[in-house]
Amino acid sequence: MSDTRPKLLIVEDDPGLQRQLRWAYDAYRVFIAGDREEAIDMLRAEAPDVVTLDLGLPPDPDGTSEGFATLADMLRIKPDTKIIVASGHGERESALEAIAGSAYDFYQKPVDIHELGLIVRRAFHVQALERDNARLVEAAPRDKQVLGRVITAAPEMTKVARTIERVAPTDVFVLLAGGSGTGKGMLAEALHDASQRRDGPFVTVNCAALSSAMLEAELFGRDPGDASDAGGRINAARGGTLFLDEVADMDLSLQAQLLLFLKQRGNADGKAVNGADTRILCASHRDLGAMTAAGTFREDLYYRLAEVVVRIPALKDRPGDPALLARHFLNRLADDLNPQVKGLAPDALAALDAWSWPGNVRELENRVKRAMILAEGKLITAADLDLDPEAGGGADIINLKLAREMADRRAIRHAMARTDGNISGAARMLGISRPTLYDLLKHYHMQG
Ligand SMILES: Nc1ncnc2c1ncn2[C@@H]1O[C@H](COP(=O)(O)OP(=O)(O)OP(=O)(O)O)[C@@H](O)[C@H]1O
Repeated sequence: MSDTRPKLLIVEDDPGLQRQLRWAYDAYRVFIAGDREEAIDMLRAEAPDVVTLDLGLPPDPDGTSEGFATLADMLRIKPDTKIIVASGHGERESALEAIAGSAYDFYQKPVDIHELGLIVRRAFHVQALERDNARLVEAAPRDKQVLGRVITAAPEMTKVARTIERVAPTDVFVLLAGGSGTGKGMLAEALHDASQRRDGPFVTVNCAALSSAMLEAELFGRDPGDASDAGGRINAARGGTLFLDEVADMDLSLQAQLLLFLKQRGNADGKAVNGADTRILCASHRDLGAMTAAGTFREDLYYRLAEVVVRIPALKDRPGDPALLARHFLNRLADDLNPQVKGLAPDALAALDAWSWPGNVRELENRVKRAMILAEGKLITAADLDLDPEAGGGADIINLKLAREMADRRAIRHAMARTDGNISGAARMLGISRPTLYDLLKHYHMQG
C-alpha cells in the first residue's frame, strides 16, 4: 500500500541531529537534506508541504546567508511551502527576519523535539486548511450565489438573503443597516427585483450627497404644493421602488416632510398623492436606533421606515467570503484589465483572510482591480493587493502566542462556518478530536 503520510523535509547539516529528527516524526514521511542544493532537489522531487530549515548551512555554517538563500529559493519554487526556520542562541533577530521574508515560523536551538513537533503539526494543519480554502474558491462562484447576484458562502449572509426574499413580495418598509461597502445598494436592487414591482423603475437617491434644499427638490419636485409637478423622484419611482441611501443624513425638517407625505398617502384619499404607489426602501451605515435616542432622527419616522431592519454583516464577519469574492471579481475583470491573471497566490489567500476589511466589499473590489492592473505574474500576490499577510488590517502582532491564537480562531471560525456549526464535522476538518475542539472553543470564548 502506498504511504499516504504527509511529507516533511528537514534541512540540517548536523548528522547527529539529522538522525534524531528522522526518528522523532514517524507520523510523517521524513526527507533529509544537508545543504541548499540537496534541499532544492528534494523540494522539486517530493514537494513536501512542510520544511524545517537550519539557517546555518554550509558553506556558511556559522552565519545565516546560506540559510536565507535556501529559504528564498524554496519560496520562489513552491510559495505555499510552510518553512520553519531554526535559530541558534542569540539569533532571534535572524529568525524574525526570516519570518518577515515569509518563513512560516521559527524554533530555538537546541531543539526541543516535543515543541518542534507541535509547530510542525500546526504547519501541516494550516497548509491543509489553506488548500481546502483554495479548493472552495476554485469551486466558486456559481453555486455560491444568492438573490441572483450576491456572492457569498457565509451562513450569516445567506440568512440576510433569505430575509430579503421573504420581505420582497410584501410592501413592508425595510431598512438595510450595514457599514459602507457591505452591499446595501446591491441588496436594495435585489429586493426590488424579487418584488412584484420588478418591472417598475428602481430609483436611487443618496441623501448624503445633496444639500437639504436640493434633496427636497429631488424628492418632492420643484413645487411640492403643485400636484401637476411630477418632477420629484418619489413620483418618478411610482410603480417601482425608491431607494433612499444614507437616510440618516436627511435633516430634521426634511424628515418632517417625508413623514407628512407618508401620512398623507396613508389616508383614505391618499391615492391622489403624487408617488402614492412608490415603495420606499432605506439604508444607512449609521445606527438609526441610537440616533432616535439622541434626537437627531425622528422616532416616528424611524418606526415607519424601519418596519423590518435587515442587518448586513461586515465582510470580516463572513468567513471565507473575501477569497470567494476576490475570485469573483478577478474572473469578472480579467478580460478587460489583465487576461494573463489566472488566480490568487497562496499568500494572497492568507492575506485576504487576515485583513479586517474596514471598507468591506467595496474595498476588496478596489484592491482586486488595482492588483489586476499591477500584477506581473499569473497569480495575484498579497503585495499586488497591497496587503501585508501578517498585518491583519493594522492589528499589530505583538508576539507569536497572539499570532497563533489569531490563526487558531480564524481556522476554527472557518471550519464552523463550512460545516454549519457542526462540531464533529468542524473537528474533522481541523484534524482534531471533538473534545479538543470543545476545549478550544471554551478557551477562546467562542460559541459552539
Ligand atoms: N456579496 C456581493 N457579491 C458580489 N458583489 C458585491 C457583493 N457585495 C457588494 N458587492 C459589490 O461591491 C460594491 C459595493 O457594494 P454596494 O455599493 O452595494 O455597497 P454599499 O453598502 O451600498 O456601499 P456604500 O455604503 O459605500 O454606498 C458594488 O460594486 C457591489 O456590486
